[in-house]
Amino acid sequence: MNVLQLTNLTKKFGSFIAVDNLSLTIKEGEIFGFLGSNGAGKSTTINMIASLLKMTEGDITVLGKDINKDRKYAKLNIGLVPQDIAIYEDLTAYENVRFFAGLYGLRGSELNERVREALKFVGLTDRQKSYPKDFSGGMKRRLNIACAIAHRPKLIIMDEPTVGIDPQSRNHILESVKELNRMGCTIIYTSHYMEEVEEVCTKIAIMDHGKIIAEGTKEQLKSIITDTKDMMIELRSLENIDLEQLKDITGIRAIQADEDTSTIKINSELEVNNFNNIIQYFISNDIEIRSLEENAPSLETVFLTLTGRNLRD
Ligand SMILES: Nc1ncnc2c1ncn2[C@@H]1O[C@H](COP(=O)(O)OP(=O)(O)OP(=O)(O)O)[C@@H](O)[C@H]1O
Repeated sequence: MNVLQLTNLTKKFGSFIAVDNLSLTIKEGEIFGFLGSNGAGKSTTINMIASLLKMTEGDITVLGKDINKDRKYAKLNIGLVPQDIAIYEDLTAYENVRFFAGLYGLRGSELNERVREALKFVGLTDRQKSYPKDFSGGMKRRLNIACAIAHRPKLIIMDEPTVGIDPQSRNHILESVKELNRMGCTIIYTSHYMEEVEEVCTKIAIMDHGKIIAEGTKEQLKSIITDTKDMMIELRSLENIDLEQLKDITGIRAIQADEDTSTIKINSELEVNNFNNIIQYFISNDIEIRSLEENAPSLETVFLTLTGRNLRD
């Protein structure tokens, strides 16, 4: 069954096209990742799906129903975890979840039960009487998730839920995504953290300039890149390296140098000569190589090859 269908969806802000004629189908049981750099149009798309933003053109159907014809049905079946945390500081954790779940028509003992269930799910049962002002960023995020899932929506949309939080909460959230999926929810997950998308998503759409430029499982996306390899080169020091000069070597598509360590990642076309030239550059510039490793292409490489840019420039 199709949980979500976008057909020729477009959003214009004045003359600027933020979402450009986008079509997409999300099937029941998928964890669907939207991957794109800042400004790609992810949040705009999500906000239209959640009826927070009016579309300029196109159609959106949720579980087979056009959202413009039955907005209430779509709302009941969607749980949105927005990018900016939306909780009330002067309500306790319990009261926050109760408030949001109440907006979906839940009442009485059923409401209280769902609130307890949602708080337990995000690991905040012990803190249900506390106010969010005493919470860490990660705990606020988890509370935000509880507010979005208490009405048991079939489609849960999480917009960059791990930005700016501690690693423990991040792991908790990633595990929650998988658990919600096991419980039967379909999930849309947006991020510009490649590793997260690789870890949790069963299908991925790469967005750029309001369009989907590639879509598939991570294996399918990686198979797009058949003529490129990633090389990790560890050097004794990065001091003498002129990155601009290095970039000019034939076959090099991109170089990422990490300031803290002496490792550089080179994305190069798959030709023996290219490798030889890169090594030759280091030897002739008296730069000592500590180790050299060839990696299978990552989603980062896929993104770079398709867009010409790093995901997090
Ligand atoms: N209300 C608005 N008015 C004008 N332009 C907007 C508005 N909202 C978004 N945009 C523009 O639309 C584009 C897409 O923004 P959007 O927030 O959807 O991107 P995103 O992929 O979610 O990026 P981010 O990761 O930064 O949230 C951006 O260029 C943004 O500046």
